[in-house]
Amino acid sequence: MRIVGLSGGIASGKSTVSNLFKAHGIPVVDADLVARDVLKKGTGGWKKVVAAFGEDILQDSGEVDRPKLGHIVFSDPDKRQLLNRLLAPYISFGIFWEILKLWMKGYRVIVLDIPLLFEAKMDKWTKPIIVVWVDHETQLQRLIARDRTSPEEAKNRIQAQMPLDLKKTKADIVIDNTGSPEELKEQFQKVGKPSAVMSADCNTTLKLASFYSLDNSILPSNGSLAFEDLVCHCLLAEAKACQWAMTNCDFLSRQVVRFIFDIPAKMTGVYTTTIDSQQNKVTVTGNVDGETLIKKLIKAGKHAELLPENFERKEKRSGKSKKKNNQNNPEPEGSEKTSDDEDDQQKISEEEIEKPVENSGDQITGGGNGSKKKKKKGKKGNNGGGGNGGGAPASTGSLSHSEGLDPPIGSMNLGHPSEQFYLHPTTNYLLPAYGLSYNTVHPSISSSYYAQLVHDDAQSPIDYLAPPPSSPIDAFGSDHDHDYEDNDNDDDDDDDEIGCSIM
Ligand SMILES: CC(C)(COP(=O)(O)OP(=O)(O)OC[C@H]1O[C@@H](n2cnc3c(N)ncnc32)[C@H](O)[C@@H]1O)[C@@H](O)C(=O)NCCC(=O)NCCS
Ligand SMILES: Nc1ncnc2c1ncn2[C@@H]1O[C@H](COP(=O)(O)OP(=O)(O)OP(=O)(O)O)[C@@H](O)[C@H]1O
Repeated sequence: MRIVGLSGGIASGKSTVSNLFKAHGIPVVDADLVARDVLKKGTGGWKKVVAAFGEDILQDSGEVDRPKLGHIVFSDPDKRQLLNRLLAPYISFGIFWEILKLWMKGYRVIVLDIPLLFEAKMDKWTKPIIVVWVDHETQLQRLIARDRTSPEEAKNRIQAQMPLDLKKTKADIVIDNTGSPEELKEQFQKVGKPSAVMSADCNTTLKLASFYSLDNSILPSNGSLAFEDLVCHCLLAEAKACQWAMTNCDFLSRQVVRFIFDIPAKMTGVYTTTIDSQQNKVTVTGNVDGETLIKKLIKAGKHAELLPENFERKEKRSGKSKKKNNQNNPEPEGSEKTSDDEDDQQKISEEEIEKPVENSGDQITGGGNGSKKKKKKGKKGNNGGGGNGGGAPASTGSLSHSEGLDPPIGSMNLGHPSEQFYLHPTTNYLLPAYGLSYNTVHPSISSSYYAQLVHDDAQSPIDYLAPPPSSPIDAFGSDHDHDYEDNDNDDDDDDDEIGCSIM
């Protein structure tokens, strides 16, 4: 996957170039639109901003009076920093979400149109970086004309951004938009066509790509993912991404980990995944067809099996549990695998592979099915409710790396081919607050990452991230605002001048 960065200054012509990309069939994620979404009435971003700026910035309808807020923040750097800080995590989340959606639709080249690409340090995600440049006077005139604003207001807006001349030096491709629209199109023909964009130096192609393409082999080429394909993809990607994140513990890795696992998992019905690095295992609970998923995992070279329905995590972690649970749980955690175990599991795996797949929408939740790996054939529960039963629809399920026993990311070793996946049928639908995810799985993070947005007791980078900003995340049914009751007053972060960054 390639994400092309499209940036420039205010009114330099980014949207105009975006339209040309769209006309060539390349989808565009527009950060300004995302930023608008996250400020819509009732959203988490809206609440934060109203709390910070007061109800004076609202129209009668309750929507933010954008020109009014704009006037405030573009004439006062401190207030702009505050606004940036409040909205940044929501915007970042929204951008990732839009990218993910496009990726899931099968797009492999996406343009990210974002005015604050460099300011927000998002440039490292994108390649090539296209900067739409105009000379200052042209920029000013076009801005005044388009926004019917005063020269002073226009200048304030321009000055709120990194100088366009500096952005130009950071670009891989510069589009000079000082001329006519026709001249712009001519330039676009040279640099903006898919072939040109793709052939640009890709040594530093977005790291995201390496995640998303991790297991493309299991994905159908038409981009439409089967339910279990996606879950399977999540699991496989998770292990690899965690491993990758060990050595590349930066913003992107954590974001990707989150996006790969949280969003698709929510959509697919995986409610929890727990990583046990010592055992080299990933345990999954959720509303998925365990048998089908296991087949896919095995096909992808992973050991996988269903745990019994009376499986107890505590027992599982006890060294004694092996004997105790032996009947029901042929591969208890808490003990080293022997080669016999491996053989046994392999045998089972082969059996699983041979089994016909039925009813991919079945669930293993509710204790109804998938409880005993050798007896479960033909015993799959029928959820009878569109595959969702049990009070938690697949689309509203929540992924949680929830257990406190999970190790820090630095000790993970999940990319090994011998990693195992356990599916654990559960009757407990976990619908944790969004920010609970990865609390203990990925705890290491430097304080430079939006420290002001962290819960006092935060242990995880996820705590730095925004709650879902708007639909479609809202469709998952949670009010996430409380996840981010934050220290917004901690204004001492050094990323203040960043619009979209959570870096
Ligand atoms: C202040 C707001 C309400 C003014 O809204 P308004 O409708 O008048 O402007 P709009 O959102 O269309 O932005 C127009 C242009 O202003 C520039 N701009 C917007 N926000 C910022 C900012 N915080 N810093 C510098 N430039 C900005 C961008 O070039 C953008 O394309 C709005 O810009 C906003 O919410 N800004 C903060 C969110 C943000 O950083 N957006 C940029 C996208 S990452
Ligand atoms: N080559 C051009 N000649 C004349 N006008 C242009 C040209 N390119 C863009 N414009 C006009 O300049 C204005 C700014 O362009 P555009 O909206 O594409 O900028 P932008 O970079 O997307 O702005 P923003 O940062 O505010 O989103 C628009 O009114 C647009 O129609």
